[in-house]
Amino acid sequence: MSIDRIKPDLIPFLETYLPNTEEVAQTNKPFVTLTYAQSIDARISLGPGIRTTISDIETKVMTHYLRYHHDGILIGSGTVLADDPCLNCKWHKDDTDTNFAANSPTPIILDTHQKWKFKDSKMYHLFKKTEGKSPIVVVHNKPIVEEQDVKYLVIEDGNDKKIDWKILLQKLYEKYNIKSIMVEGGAYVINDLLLRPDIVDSLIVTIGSTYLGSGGVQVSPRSATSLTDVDWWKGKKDSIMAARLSSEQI
Ligand SMILES: NC(=O)C1=CN([C@@H]2O[C@H](COP(=O)(O)OP(=O)(O)OC[C@H]3O[C@@H](n4cnc5c(N)ncnc54)[C@H](O)[C@@H]3O)[C@@H](O)[C@H]2O)C=CC1
Ligand SMILES: Nc1nc(O)c(N)c(N[C@@H]2O[C@H](COP(=O)(O)O)[C@@H](O)[C@H]2O)n1
Repeated sequence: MSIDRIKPDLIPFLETYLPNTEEVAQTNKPFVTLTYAQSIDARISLGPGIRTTISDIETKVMTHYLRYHHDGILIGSGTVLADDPCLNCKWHKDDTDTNFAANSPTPIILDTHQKWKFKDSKMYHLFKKTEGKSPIVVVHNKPIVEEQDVKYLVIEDGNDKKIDWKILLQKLYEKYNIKSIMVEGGAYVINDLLLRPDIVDSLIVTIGSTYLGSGGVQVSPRSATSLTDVDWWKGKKDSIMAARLSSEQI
């Protein structure tokens, strides 16, 4: 169940980008880390609906280390349907730290049109084995039939049918005490949040040493945006960029 040790130099590298509890206490808003793995040609999968491994083991361990440090892990419906992800945390501090469910973030699924089923998903089986938590599913309307163990967070749609990030974060904080969230994708969610320095506190991107080609799902926001506090870590195959979104226009 557990995963490799993290490369020791990644720990100080990530330190200032991890959730900042003082900031959370001051702002009363969850700390948001936007994180994903992309190819050199800025693709996050080989094509829509295709689960694609980009991260090498060194950087995959880093993702689990990040999961350990967040209360919630959020993905869009495109990702949950394509990947059937586990979203649990397999990293642990030492041999005594083996409560994998407690160490795992709560999965938060943006599934406003209720297309995904928890039952029989990988997340479900991990929850049953006490190796992961059960999800919060964000919907526009209360489902007629509710799945067992799923918490539904009903948020009415805004003018453009999208959920307002600020309202969503506030509700997750107030209702479920979620003080830090890592957003893992997919492209729709990432492209939207890359333009939201008011929402995103840290950006952590793994760049894998691969090209996925022009048919791949691309990460590229609607308009130009710049970064600040940029730092790089270089591994055996992948690199990691840690940064913050700048509120200044290019
Ligand atoms: N390499 C990586 O790190 C990652 C890769 N992926 C890949 O990305 C692909 C999926 O990406 P997408 O199709 O873009 O899906 P997505 O996961 O971004 O989901 C998009 C859907 O989520 C919902 N949604 C998102 N934001 C919303 C909002 N503000 N209000 C209401 N609903 C909202 C909508 O239903 C929307 O159609 C898959 O191929 C997956 O394998 C996904 C995550 C990480
Ligand atoms: N860090 C990272 N590297 C990759 O190569 C990836 N494809 C992803 N994808 C994200 O991780 C989720 C899968 O998680 P599990 O391993 O099943 O727990 C997937 O849904 C994407 O959000 N991430």
